[in-house]
Amino acid sequence: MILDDLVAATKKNMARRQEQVSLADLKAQIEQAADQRPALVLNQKLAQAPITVISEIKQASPSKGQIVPREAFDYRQIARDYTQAKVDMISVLTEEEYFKGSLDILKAVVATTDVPVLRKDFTIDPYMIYEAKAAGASAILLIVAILSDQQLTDYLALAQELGLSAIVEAHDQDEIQRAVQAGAEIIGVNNRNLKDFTVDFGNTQRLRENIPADIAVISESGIQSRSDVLQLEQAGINGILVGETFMRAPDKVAEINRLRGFSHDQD
Ligand SMILES: O=C(O)c1ccccc1NCC(=O)[C@H](O)[C@H](O)COP(=O)(O)O
Repeated sequence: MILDDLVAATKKNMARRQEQVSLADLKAQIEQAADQRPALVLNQKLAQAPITVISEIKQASPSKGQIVPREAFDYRQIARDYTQAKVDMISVLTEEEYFKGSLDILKAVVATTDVPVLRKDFTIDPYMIYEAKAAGASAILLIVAILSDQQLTDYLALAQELGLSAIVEAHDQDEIQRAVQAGAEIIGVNNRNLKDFTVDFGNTQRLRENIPADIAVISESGIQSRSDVLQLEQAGINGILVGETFMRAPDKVAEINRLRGFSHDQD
């Protein structure tokens, strides 16, 4: 299964980074950081209407292969476009092998924009949460399917301590229950089945009904049209995370506005 491969690749690459930068070094970087961004910023944005938009920067994925040619993957320009479109958060894939991301890309995006940044990765160790904070991220992803209950609880506590919002990603009812029990305040429901890559767009809608109303829900993957967004809004979704649709759009600002239902670019 792809998640097993992703976790194995993540372990290997994290071990390499740990040899280069110790946990003590990361903690020192966090203490000395001049650019302190607001804490738990995604929690605050999700509490406000209208729907929160998280725009993703990724050049490749396991399901789609190379989405943008390497030479055309200008992540700084994409960050500027997303900033111009006034998105609420920018998601940066940092997984190295399958998504061809990196922490350096995330750091460059943080340096390019004031928009808060989500480190999108397969978090398997507290080290990666400290790395995210040291790199200037404002949020992290915790995937229920690859973590034990104890890890979920501990990593949520660490994220909170560091002022990082945490999106806890679940795909079915059992994983939703585990996320709720661990104390998740934001649940990301992935419409993409990570076993066979099929996208069932109704997944978030069905699962939303069983998630307590005070927990914000973000619908992830496969969102392409204004009517998709309207359907999700009607189902009580608080946010959307969109990657491929924006990455493939020649005019990203117009595409984001189209999904939001704005007929013209907003100033
Ligand atoms: O996208 C994949 O192929 C994938 C495979 C295995 C694990 C995660 C995967 N995607 C990560 C994501 O969650 C998406 O990048 C994100 O939800 C945006 O999806 P999309 O709008 O469909 O690009």
